[in-house]
Amino acid sequence: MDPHTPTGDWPAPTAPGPLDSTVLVPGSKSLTNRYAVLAALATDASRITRPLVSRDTTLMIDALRSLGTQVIEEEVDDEPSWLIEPLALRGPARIDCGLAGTVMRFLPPVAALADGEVSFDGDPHARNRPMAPVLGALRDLGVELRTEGAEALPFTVVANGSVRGGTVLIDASGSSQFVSALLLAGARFEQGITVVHDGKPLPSLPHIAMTVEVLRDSGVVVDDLDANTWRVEPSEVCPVEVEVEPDLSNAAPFLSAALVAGGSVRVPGWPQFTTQAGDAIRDILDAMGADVSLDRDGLTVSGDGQISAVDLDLHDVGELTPVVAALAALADSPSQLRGIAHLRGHETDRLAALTAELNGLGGKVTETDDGLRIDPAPLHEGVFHTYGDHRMVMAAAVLGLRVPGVVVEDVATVGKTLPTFTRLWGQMLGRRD
Ligand SMILES: O=C(O)C1=C[C@@H](OP(=O)(O)O)[C@@H](O)[C@H](O)C1
Ligand SMILES: C=C(OP(=O)(O)O)C(=O)O
Repeated sequence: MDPHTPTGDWPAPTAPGPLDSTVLVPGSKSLTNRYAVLAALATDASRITRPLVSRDTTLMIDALRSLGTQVIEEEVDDEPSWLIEPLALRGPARIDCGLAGTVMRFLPPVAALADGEVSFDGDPHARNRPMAPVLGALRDLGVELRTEGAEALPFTVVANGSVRGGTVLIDASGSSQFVSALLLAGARFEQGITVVHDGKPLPSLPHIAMTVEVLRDSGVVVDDLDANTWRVEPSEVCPVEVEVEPDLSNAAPFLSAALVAGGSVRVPGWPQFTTQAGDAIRDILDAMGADVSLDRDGLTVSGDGQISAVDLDLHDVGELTPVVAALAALADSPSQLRGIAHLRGHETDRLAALTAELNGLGGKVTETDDGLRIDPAPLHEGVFHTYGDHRMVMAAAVLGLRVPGVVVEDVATVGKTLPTFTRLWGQMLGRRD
């Protein structure tokens, strides 16, 4: 945990006036945890520069260590840098997934390659997050698993050092991570893996594109030409030397601040090309009235305090929902956010949580089958509960810029992906504390 992160309740600061700030956003969670997994499966040591250091990524490297991987955490030029040395994967091991979807979904197929028993558990709410498609697929591939009844955490992978591989049919409409998980480890299965999705449309497709991209960067052959089918050929996984892009979803609350407070916020290092789903924040903020410009120096968002309502399908970018919902609550007319039923299985039921907390501040939010309808209403002070969800903290901070007296309960929960959030937020607002 960042030594500057407050614990307990945090009074969200109001904006002092128009902003003129530059925010250095730490590395992407999704990229960091994919690189870490592939580094553990590779033939030699990998170097990951500017990884995200947060609860989710620490849980990931701790889990890989418990499976036998060596991870050396260093600082190079004041930036974090990891040297990951793959060693034989072995049990017995106990893996704490916390509330991290990437740990609970990506690691069971990796554990299946270990020799010995590997047990998985996490935070109390993690037991409610969907897991069945990954566990069912592993069973179909001949992996022995022990559950406590439900196809969910806690469970144990009884691994014997190899996985046959082959074709699996899954319903991944609940989370793209089910597909990513099987693809990430698939090259190390004897027959590789073919994953076929059958069900309602898959959410978060950019995250699967990211998985395919990092696999190809590691020399793995992936065929993704047919919709809903992915083929990973069996092969070695090559080590990589990579620098992690800033986390574009974590950049969203800072960029949104320019729209709420007026003025400009810049995020240096914004990639020109990326598979990060959070890149969609550029178009979203543009649609909400911001001026958005991307150049070699990074992304700049400028606003004048006016926020336009939107009707958006966020199926691909569910991660952005809490912050976009906060903006919509401050907009000039009703907004509709669609395509995000799967957010009910995220860190918390995000549709219920956003409805309850925005309405608790006087908002007029209605939960729909697949999203939220947000009518503007005058907001007032109050406690914003966060349900262990980092993005609820970020949403509350955005509201607090305009609404005096928003108190964010359990602010440290933001450490899931951004332990430095309150410090960066204060710096953005020109505060010295
Ligand atoms: O693979 C990943 O890194 C992620 C995939 C998405 O999950 P879902 O498909 O469950 O929405 C996203 O919301 C999550 O934050 C990270
Ligand atoms: C859904 C998210 O996380 P996870 O990787 O735990 O699914 C998120 O970060 O918004």
